[in-house]
Amino acid sequence: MPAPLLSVADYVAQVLALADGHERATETVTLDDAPGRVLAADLRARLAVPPFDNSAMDGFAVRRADVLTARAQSPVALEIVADLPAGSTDRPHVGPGQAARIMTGAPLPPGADAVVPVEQTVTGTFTGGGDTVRVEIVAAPSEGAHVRHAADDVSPDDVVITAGTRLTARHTSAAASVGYATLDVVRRPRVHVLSTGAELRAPGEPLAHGQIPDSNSTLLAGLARAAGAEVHRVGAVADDPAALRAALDAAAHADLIVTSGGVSAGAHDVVKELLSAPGPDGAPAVTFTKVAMQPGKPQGHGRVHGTPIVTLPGNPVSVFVSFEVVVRPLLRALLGQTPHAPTRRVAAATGWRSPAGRTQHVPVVVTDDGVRPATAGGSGSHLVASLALAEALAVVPADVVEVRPGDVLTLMEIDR
Ligand SMILES: Nc1nc2c(c(=O)[nH]1)N[C@H]1C(S)=C(S)[C@@H](COP(=O)(O)OP(=O)(O)OC[C@H]3O[C@@H](n4cnc5c(N)ncnc54)[C@H](O)[C@@H]3O)O[C@H]1N2
Ligand code: MOO
Repeated sequence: MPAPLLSVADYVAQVLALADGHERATETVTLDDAPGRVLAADLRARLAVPPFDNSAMDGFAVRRADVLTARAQSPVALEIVADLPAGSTDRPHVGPGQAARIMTGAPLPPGADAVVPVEQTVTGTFTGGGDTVRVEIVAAPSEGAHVRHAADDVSPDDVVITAGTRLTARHTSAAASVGYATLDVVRRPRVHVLSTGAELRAPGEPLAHGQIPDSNSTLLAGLARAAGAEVHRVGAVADDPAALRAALDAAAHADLIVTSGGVSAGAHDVVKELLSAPGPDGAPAVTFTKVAMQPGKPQGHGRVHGTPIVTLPGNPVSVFVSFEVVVRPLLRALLGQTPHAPTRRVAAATGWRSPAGRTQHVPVVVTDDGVRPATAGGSGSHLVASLALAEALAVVPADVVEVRPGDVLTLMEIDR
């Protein structure tokens, strides 16, 4: 009897243990360079937002009590004592019977407690004695009308962005608004990506019969880079233990090595052959495991010269699924993020079959009526070109052998 397959959750937990003891270095970057990076520590506001009470409208700052009776038929006239554009540093006092002309974003002057939009006023035709200019208010403002209060949004010392957040332009603008010009982010983990297989040629190279382009190292490098890593794509290494050993030795300073190919039962499965050999302490450097998932059953993980390594199966769709299910959580952990990105639930728009006892991860397209497999041949793990059509991965639990239209599945986002 073959050994039972290890559950996906148990295997991912084993791989995540490779992040234990990882020392996360940080670096400081400008706000312009921060999108895509991961925030190293909770960011606390240095400034309130807004920093001061200010006007939400172009109009007049008034004392509400003065204009409670204001109507179109019975306007209330006020003396204009100041003109406050946005950016004004003046603090004129608005007394009884007075108003200040105010623009959106300008500080509310002391004494005023409401703003009347310019549309509810009449000006320009009422000049009193001397230079005094008056405004007629034709509608009574509600309490605090059009006043944006200091710290409406955040107060100084509030946590604005939590550690582990993958920064976007929304985060960097929030950071700017609370007083920051730079941010401390987690140093990108250095990831070495290599493919194994005698059949592989670099993309674009001419192919003899039996040869194929190395698409996996491009896939893994792109995924790891987009996930926040600094990637060195080694490319394809021949099915030769000495060549593989040399490539692994060169990756000794990396934070993570990811390989594809050579981990199943073949006669030339060089990764498995080289790395199942016991290390100096007698324990195998890398553990090879059959995981209850489809695709991506044969997996390996461990350390080489102390550097974490994850060895993925060679089939391209298996590589993609394995990255999302196994490598992404590890990279997230190395970056100080929660290992698992949020998922959502979605209905299947069509039916398909799933193998008994293996969790299926199906590349899907998302339509208005639910998800359907993206690749024409369903879950075929060699369908690399149509993998480009995928928009998400649908997860079919191990005990389900048939998905029916309308069944609700977990959906893992991709391209994050
Ligand atoms: N007797 C058995 N055979 C296989 C088993 C098994 O359990 N018993 N498992 C199958 C499964 S499932 C998978 S997945 C593959 C994994 O095989 P390997 O990890 O050893 O990968 P390779 O044999 O090197 O390649 C598999 C397949 O993928 C193509 N490939 C490999 N590298 C690349 C690359 N960089 N770019 C594009 N395509 C690549 C390769 O040409 C093969 O077609 O094993 C099954 N067999
Ligand atoms: O497990 Mo393999 O990855 O099904 O194709």
